Amino acid sequence: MVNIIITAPRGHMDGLIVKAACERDDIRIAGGLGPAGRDYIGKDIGLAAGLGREIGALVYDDLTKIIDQCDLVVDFSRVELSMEVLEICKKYKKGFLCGTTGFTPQQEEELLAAGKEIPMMKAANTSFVVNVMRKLLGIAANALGDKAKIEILDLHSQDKLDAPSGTALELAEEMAERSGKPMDSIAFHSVRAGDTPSSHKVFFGCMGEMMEISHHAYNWECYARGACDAAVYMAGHGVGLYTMEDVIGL
Ligand SMILES: NC(=O)C1=CN([C@@H]2O[C@H](COP(=O)(O)OP(=O)(O)OC[C@H]3O[C@@H](n4cnc5c(N)ncnc54)[C@H](OP(=O)(O)O)[C@@H]3O)[C@@H](O)[C@H]2O)C=CC1
Ligand SMILES: O=C(O)C1=N[C@H](C(=O)O)C[C@H](O)C1
Repeated sequence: MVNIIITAPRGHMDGLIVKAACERDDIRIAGGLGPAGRDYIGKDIGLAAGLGREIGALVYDDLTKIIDQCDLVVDFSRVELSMEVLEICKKYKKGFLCGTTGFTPQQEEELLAAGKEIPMMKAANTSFVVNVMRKLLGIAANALGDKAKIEILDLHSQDKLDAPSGTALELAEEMAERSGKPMDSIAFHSVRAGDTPSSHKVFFGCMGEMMEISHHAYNWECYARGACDAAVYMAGHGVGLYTMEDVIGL
């Protein structure tokens, strides 16, 4: 049994992670963390997450009050909160699964470096299918090399704070690495409109032909399922930096 704390349970993602975790028998939610002042602090996390029932775990505004009760913290929230959670996880030697996006390069480095101290995963996309797509893109970029100009289009809801998406950046990193071309050879385009859950389209523009590889999420449940799989995987491993590829076994 893996004991987790989930941050920001009122958010889209963490609310779904609460729901997905409750449907499994290998995860126990020890509690939640929310920003100070919210009306759901001190309430049951099932109610805060919109489950419509209590699950016997409360939401706190101070992670240090409950961190001892967990194996790891699952956080899909905001950059500011994620960086605070990182410090507490390092101090208390607890695992940290961070799905938040929009970090600066320096914050990214700090998150990845934590893998030397705690079980750590920073994954911009926890969907199984997107991680298969990433693998396919690496193969395509490696094979096409200089023959293709690569451009990425990401479409998200108008509420999304960051652009390009964290996923677009991770897909580009994989393709740059596998093709040997620099990151800045890849162009990014972002649309933020309506309530579209998330789409990523990667174009390989060649002379006289074009290849396109796309993923569309129709809701956010694919990310929540992947986050639960990742939490269980991490709890079974020690200090280290893990990726969704490790979880999926690609
Ligand atoms: N890795 C992955 O697979 C995925 C990652 N994401 C990423 O997860 C993150 C969250 O996305 P999503 O759930 O849609 O976002 P939401 O806006 O729905 O939720 C964000 C939550 O963060 C809380 N929060 C914590 N700290 C702060 C703060 N300092 N200021 C404001 N709000 C704060 C909010 O609390 P309150 O409700 O009380 O205001 C809110 O519940 C994003 O970075 C997104 O890109 C999203 C989908 C998949
Ligand atoms: O809806 C979002 O916000 C999402 N954020 C992640 C990202 O930035 O890539 C993952 C997915 O695209 C959904």
